[in-house]
Order: sequence, then structure tokens, then C-alpha cells
Amino acid sequence: MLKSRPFLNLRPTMTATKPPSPMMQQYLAIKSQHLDKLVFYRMGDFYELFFDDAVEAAKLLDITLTTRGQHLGEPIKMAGVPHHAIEQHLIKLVKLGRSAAICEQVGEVGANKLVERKVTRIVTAGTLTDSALLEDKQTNRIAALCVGKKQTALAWAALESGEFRTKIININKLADELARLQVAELLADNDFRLPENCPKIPISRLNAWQFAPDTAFTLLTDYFGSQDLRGFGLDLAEHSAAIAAAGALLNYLKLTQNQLPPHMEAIVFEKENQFVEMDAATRRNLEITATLSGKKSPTLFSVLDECVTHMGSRYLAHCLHHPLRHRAHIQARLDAVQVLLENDFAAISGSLKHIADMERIAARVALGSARPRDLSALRDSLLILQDLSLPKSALLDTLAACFPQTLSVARILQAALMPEPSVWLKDGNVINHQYNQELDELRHLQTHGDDFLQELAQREQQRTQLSTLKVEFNRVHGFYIELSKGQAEHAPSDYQRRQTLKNAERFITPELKAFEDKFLAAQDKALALEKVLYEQLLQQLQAALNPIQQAAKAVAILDMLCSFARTAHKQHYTMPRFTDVPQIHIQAGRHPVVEQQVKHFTANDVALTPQQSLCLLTGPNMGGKSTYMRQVALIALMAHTGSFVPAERAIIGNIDQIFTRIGASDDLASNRSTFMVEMSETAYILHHATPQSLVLMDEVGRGTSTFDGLALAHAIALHLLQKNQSLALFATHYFELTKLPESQPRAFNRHLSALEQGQDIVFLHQVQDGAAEKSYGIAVAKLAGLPPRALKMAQKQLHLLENQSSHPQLDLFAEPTELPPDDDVADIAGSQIAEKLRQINPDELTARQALDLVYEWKRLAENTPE
Ligand SMILES: Nc1ncnc2c1ncn2[C@@H]1O[C@H](COP(=O)(O)OP(=O)(O)OP(=O)(O)O)[C@@H](O)[C@H]1O
Repeated sequence: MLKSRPFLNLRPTMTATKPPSPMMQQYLAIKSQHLDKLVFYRMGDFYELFFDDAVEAAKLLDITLTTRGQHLGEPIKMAGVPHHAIEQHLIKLVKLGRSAAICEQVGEVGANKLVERKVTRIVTAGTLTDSALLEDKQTNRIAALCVGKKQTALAWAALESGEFRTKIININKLADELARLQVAELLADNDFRLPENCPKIPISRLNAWQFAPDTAFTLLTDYFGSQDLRGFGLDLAEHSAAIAAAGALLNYLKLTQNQLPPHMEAIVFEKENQFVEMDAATRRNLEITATLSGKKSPTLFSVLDECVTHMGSRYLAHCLHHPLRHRAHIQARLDAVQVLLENDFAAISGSLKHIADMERIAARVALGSARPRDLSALRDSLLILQDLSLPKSALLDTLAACFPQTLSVARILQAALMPEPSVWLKDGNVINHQYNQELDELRHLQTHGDDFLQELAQREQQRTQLSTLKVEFNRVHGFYIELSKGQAEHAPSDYQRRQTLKNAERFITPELKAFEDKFLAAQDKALALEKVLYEQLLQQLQAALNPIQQAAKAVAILDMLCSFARTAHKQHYTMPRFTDVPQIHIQAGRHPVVEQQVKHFTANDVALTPQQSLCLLTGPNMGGKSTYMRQVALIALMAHTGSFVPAERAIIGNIDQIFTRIGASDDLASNRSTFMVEMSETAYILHHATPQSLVLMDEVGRGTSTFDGLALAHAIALHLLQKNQSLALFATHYFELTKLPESQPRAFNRHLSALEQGQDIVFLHQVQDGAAEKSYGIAVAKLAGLPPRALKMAQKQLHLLENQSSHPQLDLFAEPTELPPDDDVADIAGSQIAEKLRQINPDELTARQALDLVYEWKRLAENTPE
């Protein structure tokens, strides 16, 4: 049951000018330092929020808003949460994009004295380290954006791993960078407005001066203990924005953590060309770590993630968003997967399964917030790693070399910690026996105490001859001798009454009191000593953080490689090969996610080369065009991640970027229509794609009228062929486009096959040479359950249109030649329509009149009244 909340010490004021109470003064002083955060002010067993914070928290957290006392003549609004439930409320707040300052009672609680309070923790979305607040399989990053006069830069960090990086970016690519890094919180100056195409992430505002490059330079050089930042590739004159962003970020971390994070070893200056680039739309369309509808599965990550540690899963998610371009690094991963496949990867995974989240534990050690169970888990994990033997490969050898470096840390922990320490340090039983002599002596007194109590009970029973006599202890009353009500009156004179119960009396004797004093003092002393020893242990570990972090990283990589081996084994993936020529040759390729969802997946080939660079893809709706295009991109992406791929054979050239323009989605939030989104994404591709890029275009142009769409699709295909010269898959329903190869030898047609059986259609999902002959739209509509009447009408309309032109996609309102043969519609209706057609001159009709006519004919055909 909850304890009742202490009454807020704010008596109603008589006048509006009465000064605030000392406690309210303390609160207001603290709040003034944290205006942009919700301040959780500890009062006994509750954290209280006041004024506007209370109103907001009540709404966001669904907690009760009350009022107590007055401030400046107004009732003080107040809302609170019990101290033990704070974490769940913080999770909720952070998910809603709010930050919180946790203000604890740090001084002694006295009767008539205001207890000292201090903000001990600031919780913001990007600076979480507590495992209860973090997603297991997601890296939590915070970024700072500096928009300078000459250049713009982004710096980012992950407190949980010590990652710290900076990069000069093009502001137009901010959305892509944020999507790549999956940033949880962005720091920016007050004037910055997040562009509309960016993901909606919480922004914490800094003043412009907090981005001053000189101050940042000093902070960073002090932090790394270096004279300048050239060792990290950063020059103050040349990369001032990158340094400013990194400095602002470091300063923010210092403020939120109450200290400079001690575990960020270096800052990496990231350059272009390190990774295969993908814009935000491509990451979304390829459903790498989230489906188009925002779910976690099924995605490429959910299919590939066979990792047994959260560190491995996070690293895999990171790698899928950062496909490497450095051939030797990719090959090192592929070779390691091959060796693991040939050896017992399952046994290695079996050992890794017992490894704790060392990366996050190391961060908590660094920040001084590691709990006893964190350290025992670290100890057990490090000991397992000492026994791990890996097969030989260049990369696996490097990883294996990290583990022995942690042996001394493991031994320290082994000596210092109980095998199963208590969850909380305050409960004691954390520090091991024989670690500290004084502690052992204090503990001996306590264990020896049991013997003393037994001996005392026996002695007193003999002396008093009272059979109900017991010697016991409870937390509230301490030690006592208990006698039943009946025997209590025979208690010796040196027994002093301590407590009266319904059926018993409790006593204390001078001897027992002396023992109690000694016992309780020993207990307090032991607890205090354990605390000191624990803090010393943390300091010792902080000095040995680097090998722990290295081992954690090695576990993450090893786990990912074993996961690649397991999927390769389970799903029959093969090792991709790389060439220098920009090309993609895939034999019998499959879509890694779709193949898990269908009974039989049809594998398909693809060949894109500089000589045959644009594949025009036609075929029925639902025929498998999107799946085929996506699978090519996913195979290329997986290959660059170092994973084996779902294909019999894959040769991949040097791909620099992957672009996709797939699917239609209204971007209502930024007020852009489907067509506008489609054209903006296409414009971006035409501006950025190179001959080394892989471009997927799905039905571009369909968002507008037929002729406009066709003209645009044609021009876009030509641009890709002639200007960008990229490797491209171009799916289209415009059959006119299939003529392109006649004038453009680098374009070629392929189609998804289907079989017609009467009015039905069977999809073969097989990609064949040449263009599709028809689109089967009506057959697919039938599959989708369109009412038979509508289908019949559509069929007739189609005949009409087909007969009037060899192009099936001409204007719907062009003059038809004759009506289709008709079994169902009454002949009368047919002749009425024919007569009407003869009467009109299409050139004189407005669009509205033409549409009205179509409605009229439809009524006639269906014989429905006006
Ligand atoms: N190679 C394949 N083998 C087996 N099933 C497949 C294959 N490709 C696609 N499919 C199945 O067909 C469905 C439709 O595929 P897809 O969305 O790629 O068609 P589409 O041609 O792009 O359709 P639309 O033109 O309507 O967008 C998939 O959801 C999947 O179930």
C-alpha cells in the first residue's frame, strides 16, 4: 500500500505579498535552472511536480492534479508520482518527447529543518543509460546540429557505447542523416526550424553562443587531453562547424550527466564515401528496421536478426543502415562468416547467449551508476569470454585478441563481489568475503550474534524456568525476550518491559541491550564500509574501461557474424562476390523477407551493366514487380553489410548509393500530395544518382493524368539513361515506354509473367525477357472482389478503348468506334448509346459534359432509372 503523501508545507497565505515558504523558495530556485524540463521534486515517498509542470504532467501521465497551499495568492497546482513508480513515468515522458530533472533529497531529514535537495539526474530522450528506459535492440543517439555561415555539421554520440562522431553535411540532407542515425534527440539553436521532410524528433534548444567554435575547441581538447584536434582529422579553421557541434554536444552531456562522460575515447570525423548512401525515403521503402506502417516486423532486420545478445542486435541494425564501401572490410566480414559456417558457429552463439549487455554496463560504470547486479553480470560475462575459442580468420583473430585483455578486470570482480550480490547496495551482501578484513570482522560479529542469542535463550530459560521464553529480533523494536501473558508476571526483576502484545509481553535486559547496541553498530558500519568499498571498486573499473568497451564491441561483432552464419545456413544464402565495374549480376535471387511469407517463392535473375543499365519492368499488378526490384536492392545492401545473400550467385559492383522511388504516400503533415511527394523524390534522385548508383523506380508518373504521367516517365527514364547513367530498374504500366530500347540500346525490357485462365489470372512471378503484352488489371480487380457488374462494365469499356486505338491507354473520352459485342446489356440500350454517340461531336464537349455522358451511358447499359 502507498504511504500517504507528506503535507506540502505551504500554509495558505493571508495576502498576495506574503513571501514563499522556504521549501517553495528552494523549489523555485531549482526550477529556474531547468525551465525547459519537468522538475520531479522529491518529498518523502513521492516526487511532486508544481505549477505548470503539474498541469502538463497530469495530462501526459494521466495522474491526478490537485492544489495545496498558495503562492502569490494563487493555489499551488500539484501532481505527484510514488518514488518506486518513477521509471515507468519517465519512459512515458521521454517517449512523448519531454525531458525531466530529478531532484532528490540529499541532506539529512530533520524535524524542523528544510532538507537539502539537488538535481541528481536529467532524463532526456538522447541521454538515457538506465536499462529500464532503453530499448534493448536500438541504439540511443543524441545529435547536435550547427548551422554555420560557411558550413553545416552534425555531431552525434551514443552514451551507452561511447560512440562520438561528427560530420560536415549538406543541410538538405539532414533528413537522410537523421534517418540513418535514428537520432532520439536533436540539439539545435533557438532559430533552427526542423525541415518538413525530417522525422519528428524532440529538439532541445541551445543558445547560439553554445555553438561557439573556440569554446568547443577548448572543451574538446581539455576532454581528450590533446593540444589540438588534428589527430582526429579536425582543424579549427577548416572544420569549425563540426568542432562547434561536437563541443555543444559534449557540454550538453556534461550538464545532463552532472559530469563529463568519462568513456568517450575519441571523436571520429566521418567523411562521405564511407558507406553506401541511402536517403530517408529509401531506408523507409526498403523496410530495413521498420515496415512502411512503422512496425518492427517483418523487416530485413527482423529476418536477419539471429543475434543472441542485445549488443549484437543493435550492431546488426546499425550495420544494415551503414553498408560499407571499403571492400577489404566487407571481405573480412564475409570471410569470417564463411569460417564460422565451416566451424561450429552454434557453439559460439551458445556461449554468447550468457553474455550480459556489457556495452551498457560499461557506460553505467563510467557514469558511476552501475548497480551490484550489473557488476556481477559483467564478471560472469568476462569469465565466459576467457574460455571462448574462435576459428581462424583475420577479423575473428582481432576479435579474439580483445577478450584476454579483460582477464584482470574479471579477477578483480571475482574477488570483490559476492557470487550473487543483493540487488541494492543499501541491503548489503554485495562485497565478497575475504576481500576486506574489517568487513569480515564486522560480519563475524553479526553471524556470531545468532550463536549468542541461542545461548542467551537457553541460559535464561534455565534461570527462569519459564517454558515460553524466546529471544527474537524485529526491525522496529530490535532484540527482545518474549514471554506469554501467563508467564510474564514471573519475569525476573532485571527484565524491563519493552512492548505489550495481546498474548505476550516483550522485555529487554541490560545484557541484551548491550549486545543490541554492538550488533546494530556493526551492521551500520558494515553497510557503510560496503558502500565505500563498492565505490572504490567502481573507480578501479573506470580506470579499466577501455578493454571492457573493446570486449563489448567484439562480442557485438562476433554475435552479428554468427547471426549471419546462422541465417546463411538456415536460408541457404551464398557469399556475394565484388567487382570494380558498376554492375549487378544476380542468379536466382530471392527477397529475404517476402520469401518467409509465401509458400513458394520464385527466384529470379537480374543483370545490370553499364552496357545494359536500365531495365524496363512490366507485368500485371500483383505480378511481383515491387518485390523483384526491392530484392535487388536488398541483396546489394546485404552484400555491402558483409552478410551472405539470398541468391545462388551474386556479383556486385562498386555501388555508391541506393535510391528508391516506390509506392505512393500522401505526406499530409507537410501538406504535400501523393504526386508532389513522388516528384520531389524523383527530382532528388535525378540530381544525385551517379553511374555507380542503383536506382529503383516504381510506376513513376502514375499520380497524374495519363499523358502527363507518360511524358514524365519517359523523360525521367531518358534522364537516368543519358545523364545519370545509373543502374536502374524501372517498373511501369505505360506500355509506350517499352518502345524505349528501340532508340536507347542501354535500355531493355523484362516482364513478370502471368497466365490467363478464362477470366482469371495466375501469377507466375517469373521475370522473363521482353515486355508484357497486357496489364491484366481487370483480372486483378476481380481477384480483389470488385462487384461483377462493375467488372463487366470495365471489361466493355476496355474493349471500347482498345478498339478505338492500338494504344490501350488513350484518353478515356476519345471517340469510340463501336460498342463491344454485348450479351447482357439489352440491345435497346446498346442502340440507344450508339445513337447518342453518333449525335455528339467530341471536340465540342467540355470535360464535364463528357463525364455526364459516360454516366448516362452507364445508366442505359445497366438499365437503371435516372
Ligand atoms: N518471386 C515471387 N515469388 C512468390 N511470390 C511472389 C514473388 N514476388 C511477389 N510475390 C507475391 O506477390 C505479391 C505482390 O507482389 P508485388 O507487390 O511485388 O507486385 P507488383 O507487381 O509490384 O504489384 P503492383 O503493380 O500492384 O504494385 C507479394 O506480396 C508476394 O506475396
